[in-house]
Amino acid sequence: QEKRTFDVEVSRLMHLIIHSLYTNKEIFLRELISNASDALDKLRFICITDKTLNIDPSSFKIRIGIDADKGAIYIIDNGIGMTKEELAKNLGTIAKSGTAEFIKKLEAAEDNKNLIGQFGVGFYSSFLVAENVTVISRKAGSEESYAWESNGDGFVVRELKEDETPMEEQGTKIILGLKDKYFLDTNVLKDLVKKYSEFIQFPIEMEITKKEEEEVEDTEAMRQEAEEKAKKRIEEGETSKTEEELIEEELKNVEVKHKFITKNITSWEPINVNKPIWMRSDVTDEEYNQFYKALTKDTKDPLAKIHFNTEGDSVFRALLYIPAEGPNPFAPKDPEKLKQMLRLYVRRVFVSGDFYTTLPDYLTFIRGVIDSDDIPLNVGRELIQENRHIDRIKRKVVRKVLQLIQDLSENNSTVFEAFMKEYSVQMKIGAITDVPNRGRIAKLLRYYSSVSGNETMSFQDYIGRLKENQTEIYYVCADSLEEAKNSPVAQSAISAGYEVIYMTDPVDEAASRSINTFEGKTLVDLGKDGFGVETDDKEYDELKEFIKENIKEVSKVEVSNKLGNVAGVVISGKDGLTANMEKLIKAHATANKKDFNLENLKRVLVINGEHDIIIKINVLIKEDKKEQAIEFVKGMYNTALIQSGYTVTDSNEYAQWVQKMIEKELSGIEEVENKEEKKEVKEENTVGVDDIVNQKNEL
Ligand SMILES: Nc1ncnc2c1ncn2[C@@H]1O[C@H](COP(=O)(O)OP(=O)(O)OP(=O)(O)O)[C@@H](O)[C@H]1O
Repeated sequence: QEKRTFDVEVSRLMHLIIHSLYTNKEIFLRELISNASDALDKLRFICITDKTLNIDPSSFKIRIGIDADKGAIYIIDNGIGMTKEELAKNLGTIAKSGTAEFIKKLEAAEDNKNLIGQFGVGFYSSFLVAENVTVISRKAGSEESYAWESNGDGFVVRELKEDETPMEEQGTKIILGLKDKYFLDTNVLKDLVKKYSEFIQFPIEMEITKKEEEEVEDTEAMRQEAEEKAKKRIEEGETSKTEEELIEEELKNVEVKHKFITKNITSWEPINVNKPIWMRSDVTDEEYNQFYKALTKDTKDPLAKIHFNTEGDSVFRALLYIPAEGPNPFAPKDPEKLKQMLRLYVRRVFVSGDFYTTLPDYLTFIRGVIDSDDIPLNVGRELIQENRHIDRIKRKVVRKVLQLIQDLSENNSTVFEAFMKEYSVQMKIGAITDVPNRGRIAKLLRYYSSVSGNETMSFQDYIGRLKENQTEIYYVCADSLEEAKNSPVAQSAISAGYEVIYMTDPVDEAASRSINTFEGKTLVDLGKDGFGVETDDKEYDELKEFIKENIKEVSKVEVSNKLGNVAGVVISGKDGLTANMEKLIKAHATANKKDFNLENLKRVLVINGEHDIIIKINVLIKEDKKEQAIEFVKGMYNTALIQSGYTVTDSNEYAQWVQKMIEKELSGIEEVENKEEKKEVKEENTVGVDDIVNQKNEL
């Protein structure tokens, strides 16, 4: 019975809970009911696989009661229960991943209100309202009940005290000695159950005490009358009998009297409708949203939902939701949370939270329930991955979700835009990884383009605007819209009258490359393949060779007449890295840079056959002024690199060269000070007209 200390994390959490200004204390009931429901789920599952237990799941329930005299409320379930060891382990430590970070966040937050509610501090939330908590539990299959007790500062696990009743059957009773008497009220508790736990699959019953009037014999009044009559007979001189004998005699003769008394009658009243919401067809929007919030602990309504049942080779029902907020890419994924929020049932029995592991990664934001009629009940974690029914369910679920998004794109642009804002990265990852659904996903993607203005557009919109005989879809990838718009390759395609899609998300390049064709049209990355037909002008053959010899990164030189006012652009060519990809790799600290062969880059330089710079460098080559030509070729190449979004390999050398050019340009201009001096000297030496006249006169 010695007092034990909580695990460090629990102590810190407990401190926060006890001292928290969290106003929404009522969530404790949601947490305790949800634990009770989990305990029932666990036992129901065991009952199916272990017949020796001999427990009838139809008796499963959760009961909530009030002990007004002790200022306590209690929650009882007849679920799996806990052994003595489990009481200490489960209610003294926190096994959940991410707890340490969460506690840190809570400690740092000035206002930890929302955080407590969102994370759901589980059992420990009891201490939001209770000053002491007693848990009495009996594990299924065992005869013993044990108690766990705490006032928030450490705990004991012990045998039951004399005034504590052992559990009649398996299960757990949580007794909360309240600090806040507000919750000692049946109506308050009832409302809370309705608010938070209406969708719990087990009956929740509330102890209701009613006062009833009952008519009973008024024995006191009858005795009093008999006594009075007996006294009278004694006074009148009757001495043969004792007073008690006289009273007994009179009692037989007095008229039967009645009185009314009030009796406390307690009964258990069901307070939830426990037909699962996904089995119903009359669900209101409000109920859908409440169920979502109960399932996910999200405070916002979901963005969209889909409720369907399937027939045929796989019979199941599903109610699925898309949360209003997309996953935070920096937050660690908590498998325990994912398990709670996408639940697999078999004929109404909760079997597993592992269904999410079968979904493609990009769709693990889906929340809800799936209830199958076909899966064997004893499906375990490993089987989930292999079971053919589950595989069918998974494929249908993915299709249905994509269909839902497609429908939104056609019928509800506001929700669709909100969806894309939160989930476009997921969809693009889907385009890369989900090969069978790639075509469907490609239809959902949205981008800005050279003609789309402030609105985004789809590949379908692009196809609808193709130029005559156009067989390709052009796009450029860049860091920002501005950079994409200004890219010379984009400019050259635009000035030739083509629409160019601007892709600015880091995953865009890989996604578009995976999509590759859309409705028969090839997607062309202008940064890779360039734009414009290579001319077969022989005029520049010597220059082309010269460039390749002198710039080792350039594996090919092409001549184009469609580059507008730039002398050259750099593209990646078939096997090289585009500017965007190169930047990403360089920025990605963990990428193994050697894999990408950054030392040995291959690039294609496209020179503008009609640009003055190229024409003049060509003259130098033809006149065999190669020393001079090298300098200009390098300068032109490095400028083209920058204009095409690459970084210059030897930026120092390039900067010096630019400086030299600037100096050369400026060399005709003299310093202001020098000019003044020179002017003065000049003035001294100038001979004026008057001087000449004077000189003449002198002569
Ligand atoms: N009514 C109960 N019956 C049986 N076991 C319980 C009961 N309540 C709690 N437990 C056990 O105690 C553990 C800790 O409970 P706690 O509420 O802190 O966390 P959780 O239920 O795992 O997560 P959360 O409630 O935050 O979703 C549970 O995992 C469970 O093993």
